[in-house]
Amino acid sequence: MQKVLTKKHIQNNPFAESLKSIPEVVLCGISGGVDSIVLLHSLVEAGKKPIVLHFEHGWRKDETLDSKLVEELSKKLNVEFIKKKSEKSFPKTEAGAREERFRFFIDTAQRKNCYNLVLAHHADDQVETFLMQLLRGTGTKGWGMDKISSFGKLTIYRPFLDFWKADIIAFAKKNLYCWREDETNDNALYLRNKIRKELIPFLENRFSKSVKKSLWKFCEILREEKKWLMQLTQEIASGPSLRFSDLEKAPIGKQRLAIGLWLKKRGVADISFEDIESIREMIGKKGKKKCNLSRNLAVIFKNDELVLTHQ
Ligand SMILES: Nc1ncnc2c1ncn2[C@@H]1O[C@H](COP(=O)(O)OP(=O)(O)OP(=O)(O)O)[C@@H](O)[C@H]1O
Repeated sequence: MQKVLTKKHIQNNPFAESLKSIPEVVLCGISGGVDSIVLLHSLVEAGKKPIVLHFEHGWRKDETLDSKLVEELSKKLNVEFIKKKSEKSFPKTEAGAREERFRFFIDTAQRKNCYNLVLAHHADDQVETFLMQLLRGTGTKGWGMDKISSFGKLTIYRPFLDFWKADIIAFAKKNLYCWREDETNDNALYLRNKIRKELIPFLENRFSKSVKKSLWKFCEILREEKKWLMQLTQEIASGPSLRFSDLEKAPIGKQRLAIGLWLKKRGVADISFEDIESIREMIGKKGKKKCNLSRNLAVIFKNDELVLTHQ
């Protein structure tokens, strides 16, 4: 039985403070897991008007139970509920699932003309994501999620980033909230689960019980320093074009960041290190005017400017 909320309840909600900067009307991604269920209750308690978005990925048999739970809770809390089922047969990777989910978020944002989205990522997610990116060899992109970030026209809020999952669960239990456990969270085939179930416990047992805290602190420091690095990068990558002569003078790190930023602004996200290096190679070889990238893309240098084109 879901608990009925009272106004005075928010005073005992440890997450209340973190919700203050969130706009009144906001889209929220609610999977039915404990984190997003606590987020939804907390948003309503804080007087916000969340529009609940739930995406059914179609990769678990019991997924309809998740959407039922989220739909019923939305009804009980008197908030709008919007659901979409995946049209693809089986996105088996976490990245594929996220991509589909975000397409739904963006479509709904356009339809509702509401470009604020709140997600329930927490401190454990931050640490796990950081370790995942570290193992994959990503650069600044892996330096931690921001509490507020943009994705196209969307502004994404992550008010739980400073809270540990254990505290979120304790709060949910204390308040008798209902949520769903995602059985794929135990599947050791997924890198994130291996990190959560094997790598982190190993590090805690062999090195220090406070390893998660240290990693969280590391992310906190890095993501602020990244903002400063991106500011420096904007010096050459903020205009409509990226100039060969500016790139030539910049240190290697700034060249890489500027090229990545320039491509991102043109809708090419997650460009590989190898592609960036192919573009950089042209800086050294003055005669080379074109390089082919993955995804059938190409970059040419034309009148001192970088131009993105197709192969
Ligand atoms: N199927 C979904 N529909 C809507 N939003 C989702 C869905 N899955 C995840 N989200 C949102 O994205 C955030 C991060 O996703 P992640 O996969 O880490 O969450 P989860 O562990 O599946 O669920 P939860 O965070 O609710 O326990 C979630 O906290 C939630 O806000």
